[in-house]
Amino acid sequence: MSWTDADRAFMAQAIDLATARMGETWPNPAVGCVIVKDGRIIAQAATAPGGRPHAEEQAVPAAGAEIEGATVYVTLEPCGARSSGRQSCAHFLTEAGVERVVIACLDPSPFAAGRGTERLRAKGLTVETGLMCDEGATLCEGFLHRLETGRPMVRISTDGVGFDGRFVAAAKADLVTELKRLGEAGYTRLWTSAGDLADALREQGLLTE
Ligand SMILES: Nc1c(N[C@@H]2O[C@H](COP(=O)(O)O)[C@@H](O)[C@H]2O)[nH]c(=O)[nH]c1=O
Repeated sequence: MSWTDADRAFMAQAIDLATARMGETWPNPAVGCVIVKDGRIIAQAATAPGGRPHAEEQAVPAAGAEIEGATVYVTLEPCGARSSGRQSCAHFLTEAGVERVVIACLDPSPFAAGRGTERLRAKGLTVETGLMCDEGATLCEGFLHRLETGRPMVRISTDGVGFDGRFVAAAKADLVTELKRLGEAGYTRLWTSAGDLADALREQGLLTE
């Protein structure tokens, strides 16, 4: 797939929108959506705090009638079904008359996992996947880790940018219990500085490197 600098800039904007929502959207991943018509952004949104409404669910109505024939940049595959009984994001995009959807990475959740892209293609939309895939995957890796383990992911960072928050714990704390507590509070991706705490996490297999 050959993407233009403009494609990259619009996807970078979608990634920035989602990054700003990190830590606020459990039980859903933070997703960014930018809608472009004739080279201009006509609407944009990120997953709402608490995980709903989804990014596309907000951006599509905000774009209004201008959305006909537009290109949508989204950091995660639009959902093809909902756990909540609402309409899927793939439905909103096809109903609105969107022409092209550019996706950073696919969503392995049972509500998407190819169902989102299939629904879009079945209605004749052009679907392109993989633009800024690494950045898109970083946005949802903590969400997937939390689903699999019940605990937030912890990585070493120097500045904490793009993380839900900083992991701090007393020297004698039970780290698994602390992480489970933070997972229940909705955290998915935490950072810690290199040092004693990071070493203790690593020894217990709780640090992702
Ligand atoms: N947050 C988010 C998505 N999140 C995905 O949608 C799935 C179903 O969501 P729900 O019915 O709300 O539980 C959920 O499992 C998650 O993988 N999808 C999107 O198209 N856009 C969004 O902004």
